[in-house]
Amino acid sequence: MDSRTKGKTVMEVGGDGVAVITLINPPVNSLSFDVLYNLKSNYEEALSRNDVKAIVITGAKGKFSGGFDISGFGEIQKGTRKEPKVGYISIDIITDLLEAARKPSVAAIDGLALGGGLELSMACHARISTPGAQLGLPELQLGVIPGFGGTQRLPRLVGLTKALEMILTSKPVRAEEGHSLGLIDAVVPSAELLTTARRWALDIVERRKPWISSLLKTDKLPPLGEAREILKFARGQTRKQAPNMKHPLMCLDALETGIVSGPRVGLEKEAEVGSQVISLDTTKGLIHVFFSQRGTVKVPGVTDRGLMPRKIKKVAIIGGGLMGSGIATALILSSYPVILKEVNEKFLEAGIGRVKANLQSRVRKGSMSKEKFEKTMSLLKGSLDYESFRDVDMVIEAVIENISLKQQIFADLEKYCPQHCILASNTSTIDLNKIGERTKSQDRIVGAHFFSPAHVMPLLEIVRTNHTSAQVIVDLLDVGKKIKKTPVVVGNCTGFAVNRMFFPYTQAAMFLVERGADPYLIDSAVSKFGMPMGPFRLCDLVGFGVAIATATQFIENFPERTYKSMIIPLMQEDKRAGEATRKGFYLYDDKRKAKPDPELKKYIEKARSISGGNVDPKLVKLSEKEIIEMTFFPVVNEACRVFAEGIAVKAADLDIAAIMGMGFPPYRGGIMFWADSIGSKYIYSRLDEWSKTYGDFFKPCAFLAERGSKGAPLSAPVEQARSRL
Ligand SMILES: CCC[C@H](O)CC(=O)SCCNC(=O)CCNC(=O)[C@H](O)C(C)(C)COP(=O)([O-])OP(=O)([O-])OC[C@H]1O[C@@H](n2cnc3c(N)ncnc32)[C@H](O)[C@@H]1OP(=O)([O-])[O-]
Repeated sequence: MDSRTKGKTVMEVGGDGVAVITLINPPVNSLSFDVLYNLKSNYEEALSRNDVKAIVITGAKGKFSGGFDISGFGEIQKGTRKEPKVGYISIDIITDLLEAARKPSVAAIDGLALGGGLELSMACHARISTPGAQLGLPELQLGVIPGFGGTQRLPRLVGLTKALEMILTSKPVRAEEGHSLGLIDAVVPSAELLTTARRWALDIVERRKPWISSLLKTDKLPPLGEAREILKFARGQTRKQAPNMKHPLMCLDALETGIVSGPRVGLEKEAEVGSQVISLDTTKGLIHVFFSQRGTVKVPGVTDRGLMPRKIKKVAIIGGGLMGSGIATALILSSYPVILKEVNEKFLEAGIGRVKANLQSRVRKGSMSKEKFEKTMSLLKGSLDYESFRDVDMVIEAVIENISLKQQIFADLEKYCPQHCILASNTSTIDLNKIGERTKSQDRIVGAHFFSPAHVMPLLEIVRTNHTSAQVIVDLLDVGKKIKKTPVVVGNCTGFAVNRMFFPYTQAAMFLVERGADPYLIDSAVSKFGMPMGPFRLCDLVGFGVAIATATQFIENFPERTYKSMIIPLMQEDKRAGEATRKGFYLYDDKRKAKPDPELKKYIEKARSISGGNVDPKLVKLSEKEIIEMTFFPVVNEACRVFAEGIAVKAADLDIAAIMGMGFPPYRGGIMFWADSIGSKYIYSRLDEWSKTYGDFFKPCAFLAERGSKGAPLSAPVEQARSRL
């Protein structure tokens, strides 16, 4: 294979007259342009050869195909590759050459058939799969649409409602379900896959099996009126669930065109829309996220040293509160035996009860069987002392944020745990060097910062100090993968990456409110921007106790740029501490529904009189755009500091940290990607202007000032940014 080409296909013609074409492009046999053009040549040859009666398409090494090569979209977006003529692949190759051929094709699907992979198989005249195969059209998740005929063939094979569900949720189905839906013709063991597919293809030639072109099927489609109603409903739901994205609606347009005007016109519409979506900003953001998420496990100087993860056989957790019990849940769900330690029977019982409740909620929702529940719970043992810690491979401390308590715990751990044991802390803000100050085990001390609820939230912030060994990080990355988290490795500082980047977010919101902005308008603008909730609703959810503890850390460590507002402490004095007390920035009913509270004004006015700030008429009338800028540009500013200090190795890691830790909208590509889409010059100029009017809280950092003054991208590595200047 030429080093510049990406993948290929190979064709072997058997004595039975079946040409087997194998897709080869490791690791997932993605359909690069090279693979697709090779496939075309193989088809042309197979169709012209007299010794070929039928064709089987399969994928190398147990995987059919993970779909179109996603990096191809990036090349088109950057202009480094010219997009082929609209419809060339989906119509000229897949439909007119393959599906309309005089010789039948059968797809032999092992492992994955996703996106373009499934679409290619749907153009074949039958599909045989192994039991473990996953079949899906996850394109919308990437900001694109099924563009190799999926919008036309899937509804014709599985019915409109099921096709919409599969496309709109991006969720794959397993082989058995695919079989019962009519997507798969037969499910056979791996060892029989190719022989069955060959036989099936010959049976089609000999008319012992039907020769079906999916595109021409109509039996699964509902009558036109009903189809229109179903699509109308789907549009309504999509508008509600993804208000800031255009591509799902554009995908529905392609689907509807095919149903109303026939599949050929549908294919043309799909090709047109498919080409348009590539240049949407939201698509650029989602594709960036796809690769960035996979890039977080590549840590220079750590994962490139050939270290193998050690086996973690048993884990201990200290503290059975909300975090500790959530972490225990995540671990036992991935089959790790766990010891949960608490200080007394009552707390221990409560901690185990929380884990139980977490699992029971799965049983109630039907996603866990009773047997699995019992088996999973049996992995959890309670303890009141350290005796059972003698054979653990990892401890995760998850007690309250109190430095001296943590220091005592780590000193005890050093005494009781084996020499190789990883000593991790789930602290969200405290400097790990301080936590390990009273030990000689600095090389095995690491941060394992989970986000609440730990068994649900996808991010694991792995915090390394200057002393943490590369082996310990490799081990923790492996645990992260096993418990299905996206790990981001960051350096040690107050608040690490996520909390540090986002501490100005709430503070900016408090500042604006003290100067006259409406808190409910701020929350509404931020939600419309795409965050799961606004800063005030978030404070209520987290609880004011935690909010004050976190703010204290920042006030102590970054006094020059911390905006100190008294709104939360004043409410706390009145026993309003957020959602748990049913009163915070909002009032909460029995169903935890939030309602604005007119009394809030009182606290804001009092806080204003303490800070001595005045109502600013400009800030009273902020537009939604200005609200977003004034709350998020300070976040960008802090993200720049985190990047410049080397707390994050890559800007893309901060993007993933912001998305998975704070719910920053993925279709905006993450905090640094979003900032670069706006431009460093503009962000710098806004912050600079606000800092002159409103003070140092908004002052752009040196890194932002340097890049902003030249309009250089914030996400570029330092050398690259310099070289562009
Ligand atoms: C016009 C076009 C129309 C068409 O309808 C559009 C499409 O098909 S859109 C596509 C629709 N398809 C999808 O949306 C499927 C997207 N892919 C996935 O969901 C998962 O990767 C998969 C489930 C396949 C494997 O999960 P896993 O086992 O946990 O493994 P992993 O996730 O860690 O990935 C391993 C490596 O493979 C790489 N890579 C993977 N797929 C692609 C690709 N298509 N391309 C390129 N690369 C891809 C991935 O980057 C990683 O590389 P690296 O350098 O090692 O970091």
